[in-house]
Amino acid sequence: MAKVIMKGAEVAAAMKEKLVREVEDLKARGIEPTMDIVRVGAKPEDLAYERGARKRLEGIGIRLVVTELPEDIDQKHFEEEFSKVNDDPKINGIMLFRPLPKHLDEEPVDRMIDPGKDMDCMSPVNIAKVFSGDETGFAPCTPEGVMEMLNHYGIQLKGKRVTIVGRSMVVGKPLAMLMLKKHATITICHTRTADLAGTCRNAEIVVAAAGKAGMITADMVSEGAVVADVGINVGADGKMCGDVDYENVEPKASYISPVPGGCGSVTSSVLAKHVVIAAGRQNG
Ligand SMILES: Nc1nc(=O)c2c([nH]1)NC[C@@H]1CN(c3ccc(C(=O)N[C@@H](CCC(=O)O)C(=O)O)cc3)C=[N+]21
Repeated sequence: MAKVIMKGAEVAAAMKEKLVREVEDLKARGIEPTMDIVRVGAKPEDLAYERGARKRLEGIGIRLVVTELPEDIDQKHFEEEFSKVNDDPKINGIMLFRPLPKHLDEEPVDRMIDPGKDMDCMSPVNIAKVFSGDETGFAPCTPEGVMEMLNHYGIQLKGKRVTIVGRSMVVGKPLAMLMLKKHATITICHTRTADLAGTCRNAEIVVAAAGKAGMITADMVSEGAVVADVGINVGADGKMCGDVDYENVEPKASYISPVPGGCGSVTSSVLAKHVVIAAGRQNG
């Protein structure tokens, strides 16, 4: 049995307590923290996140606006609509669901977004800040959620060997930078890694962020390791599962996060935290 099952709900509850107070303070100053989700089309994973985000944000007292755009919107109109949200002084934070439909180019809006409203690190300004260790930049919510999770359970990173499986710009790469800032020693694995199993076994902390169901098996995890599963895979049956073969890895781990109910569910709490910070700064 793992010593501790790391539960997203526990982390979210702790974060909520602090955020509710901060929102009350903002409201007392006449500020209503407001978040705008820009969604193109209606993909199931976007809707899942939107539902979770609405519940979390509204539970904390943050207003959520959803700008829903048609799946077949052209580039010009997409940029115009995005620009309107970006320029609206009532909107403190923006998140664009990604990836966009194939016919749309994300780059122009990545450059356009006000870095101070960029809640999920799409602006090159925020990416540069995260990679240079400047904490005034908004990191992507998912990797920051992993940091909140480990911090909540008292898992120290200083001097630890961490193996991250996955090198995406939404999770693996920025997470490596956040952990490096906390003085961990990071190895990033990917599809061309020669000895994936050995590299994972060598780690005291394993983070699974590859997007492949069940790929982290028990033989890849050393006895007593901390295992954080960031995978969100939806099976043919519609059930969600992570990247970790949970049933077999769990007995070997000291701490492990399940899917659902683990790291993914902290993502919307980090989003709320970013909106509160943004609203405060914009009314500074
Ligand atoms: N710019 C951008 N950033 C994202 O982070 C992003 C995105 N676009 N596009 C869509 C995907 C999907 N995604 C989810 C995150 C959490 C849950 C979530 O809350 N999962 C719960 C289960 C669902 C629930 O019970 O609410 C859990 O892990 O326990 C779901 C889906 C983020 N995404």
